[in-house]
Formats: sequence, structure tokens, C-alpha cells
Amino acid sequence: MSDDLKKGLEGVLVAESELSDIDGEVGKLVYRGYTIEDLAKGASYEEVLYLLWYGHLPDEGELAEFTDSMVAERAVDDAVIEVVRTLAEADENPMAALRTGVSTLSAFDPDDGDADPTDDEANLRKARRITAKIPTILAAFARIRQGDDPVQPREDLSHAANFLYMLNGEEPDDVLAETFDMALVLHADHGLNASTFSAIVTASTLSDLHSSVTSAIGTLKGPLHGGANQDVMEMLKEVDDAEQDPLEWVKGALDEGRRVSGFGHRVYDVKDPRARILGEKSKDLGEAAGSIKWYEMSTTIEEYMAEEKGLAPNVDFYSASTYYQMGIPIDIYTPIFAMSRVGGWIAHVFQYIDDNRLIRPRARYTGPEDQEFVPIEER
Ligand SMILES: CC(=O)SCCNC(=O)CCNC(=O)[C@H](O)C(C)(C)COP(=O)(O)OP(=O)(O)OC[C@H]1O[C@@H](n2cnc3c(N)ncnc32)[C@H](O)[C@@H]1OP(=O)(O)O
Ligand SMILES: O=C([O-])CC(=O)C(=O)O
Repeated sequence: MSDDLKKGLEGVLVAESELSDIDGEVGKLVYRGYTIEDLAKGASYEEVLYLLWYGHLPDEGELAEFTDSMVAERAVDDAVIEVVRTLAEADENPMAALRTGVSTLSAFDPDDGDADPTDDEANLRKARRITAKIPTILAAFARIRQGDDPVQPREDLSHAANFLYMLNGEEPDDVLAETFDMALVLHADHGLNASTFSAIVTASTLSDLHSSVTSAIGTLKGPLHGGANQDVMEMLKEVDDAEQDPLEWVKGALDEGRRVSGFGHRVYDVKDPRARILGEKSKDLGEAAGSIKWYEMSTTIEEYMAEEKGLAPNVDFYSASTYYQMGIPIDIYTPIFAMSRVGGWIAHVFQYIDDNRLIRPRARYTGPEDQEFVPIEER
């Protein structure tokens, strides 16, 4: 047994995976051998889900069957919506609300209860239900808290377009629907990131799929992981609202020893390929709207961070201004990340439990030794 301490488990191999591969030196990401650039350009989120869960890209018949099976699961039980309503009225944090919402889904899942956690067919049915219902829960939460009624899912729209429809109460145009679909494709999987690791730690105890996804949502919520996309937009807004020079802002933040959200990565030494794609999208959206101020502010910060800190943007940096220009409320950026990443979490859980071993690392004990126990009344 090695006594080397690997803080943050950096570089530690704990599993084999066929799902996604990252080359952090050149900034390359692939899902099952397909580059993220090709998938972003050519595949829908539904195709990527199929690829991750079933191992190959679907043909037209397979995709139609899969899509129908997902669409059929979009509606959420009224009792779950009532829980969502209570959370929205209590002004719950959206990620916390999503975490509780997904946890609540298990009470209404016909395959939950005493189901064998390694039953592949039951797990796939649960996977479809959880993934199809997350957008419905999230859109309902976002609407209820602003005093609007939830909008029922439509059957004729894609996963991405249906979410925007349920969120805004109107069908998105093609640019919005395609941009959002692409964002879902980009966020679907990323090796053993922290939230995916949480999901498989939970699965490795032979717990159920809802528990794995709930654990993962809680992990994605933090500002060092998925929570960074919200922080990035709040930072850009702060700079803009104060009519500050972005360079001055970023210098000040670094001088105070603060981290700049959306920069740095455990695996990438160079710009995250997803940030390259989203940066272009952010610029396109700005040009279409007649102002690229968010894009320009972002690139100014990017250049300074590269020069001063040698740090490059991660996926959260340019997703922020992309979502902002799509009119999406800032505090649901991280739940949107979860809405996509659930596909990857589930794929990793399936893969891991196929050859399961309990995940249980060690901590080096640094506490006191040989203490003499003193009964409470004598302390
Ligand atoms: C989807 C995702 O999860 S992508 C990541 C989203 N998170 C963020 O954007 C938050 C900001 N980024 C960070 O905090 C980090 O870069 C992380 C958490 C992503 C990666 O962390 P680690 O691999 O553990 O790197 P670590 O925290 O050890 O940082 C290494 C050095 O870079 C510095 N650094 C890393 N990121 C940043 C940053 N964003 N701003 C300023 N300094 C930074 C650290 O202060 C540290 O410097 P030091 O050695 O002088 O103390
Ligand atoms: O891989 C990571 O550590 C974080 C990340 O970029 C992701 O989860 O998409």
C-alpha cells in the first residue's frame, strides 16, 4: 500500500472508460472517438446521449425510437411539481431545487424501490426518465418563482427546443434552439470530473441511479466546478454595471488573491476546446444582436489571464456570455449544465457498475494517539 498522498486525487487512475478522452496538452476532447468539434457541428444532444449510453451513433431508425421513448417521459408528476413550487416559493437556490427535484422523482419512478441496481433494462428506463424530466423540473422552477405557471412539455420539439419552450412559454427560433442544443452536446461528458466521480462513488456502493444523479448535482453546484459559469456572468455584469475597465477589474481581483472564475483546469494546460467553440458562438450571437461587448470584455480578460497567470479559459467562461445573450436567467446556467451532464453521469455509472468495485480511498491519519478516555462527568 503506497503512502504517497495525492491531494485532490490529481492524476490518479481509478477506472477505465470508453466514454470520453481529454488531451490536456493540445486541448482535445472526444466522446467515444468522435471529436467535440464534429459532434458540436453535426450531432444533436439526443444523438450524443445515444452514443454515450449505447456505444455507437444511432442510425435514423434507432434515433427515432430513442427520441420517442425520451419524449414520452417528459411530463412530471403533479406531486413533483408541487415540491418544485414549494422550493421556488422559498426562493431555493436553483441547483439545490434541481437536486431535491431529482431526488423526489424516485418516489414516482415505477422502477425504483427494491429494483436491482445492476438491472440494465430498469436502469435504462430510469435513465430516460431522469434525463427527460430534468428540463421539465428546471423550467417549472424558473417559471413558478417569477409568478408564471409551468408550461407542459411538447412532443414535437427536440430536447433543447422543448426546454426553451417550457422556460419562455414560446417556441425558440432556429438559432436559439441550435445554439442551446450545441451547448448541451458540449457539456455532456468530460472524463472523471468531480461530479461524475461523485456519481460513480455513489453507484459503487450499489445504490440507485437517482442517488447517483443527486450526488452528482450536489457536486456540480460548487464554484470550482459547474457553478463557475454563473460566477463568470456575475463578474462580467459587475464590470459592465460599474462601467469598469475589465483589465482593471481582473488586475484588482488577482492582486487581492482572488480566483477568476472560468479560468484554469485540472486537465487542460491550454484553452478548453469547448471554450473555443462557445467563444465563437458568443461572438456570433453578439454580432447578430449588433454588439459584441460581452465577447470583447471576455477576450480582454482572456488575454490578460494568459499573459499574467498562464491560465486559459475553461468551458464555463464562454458559456456564460452565450447563455446571457440567449436571454437565459443567470442563476440557471449551472442547472443547465446538469441538464446536459446527466447523460455523462449516467453513462459512467452504467460503465462502472458493469465491473463494479466499491470506491474507498484512504486518508493519512494525523490526529492524536493513545488518548486516555475520560468519562463525560469528569471532563
Ligand atoms: C466545468 C468545470 O468544472 S471547469 C472549472 C470551473 N472552475 C473555475 O473556473 C473556477 C476557477 N478555477 C479554479 O479554481 C481552478 O483552476 C480549478 C479548481 C478549476 C483547478 O484547480 P487545480 O487543478 O486544483 O489547480 P489549483 O487550485 O492547484 O491551482 C494551481 C495554481 O493556479 C492558480 N489558479 C488556478 N485557477 C485560477 C484562477 N481561476 N484564477 C486565479 N488563479 C488560479 C491557483 O491559485 C494556484 O496558484 P498557486 O500555485 O500560486 O497557489
Ligand atoms: O473535467 C473537469 O474537471 C471539469 C470540466 O471541465 C467538466 O466537468 O466539464
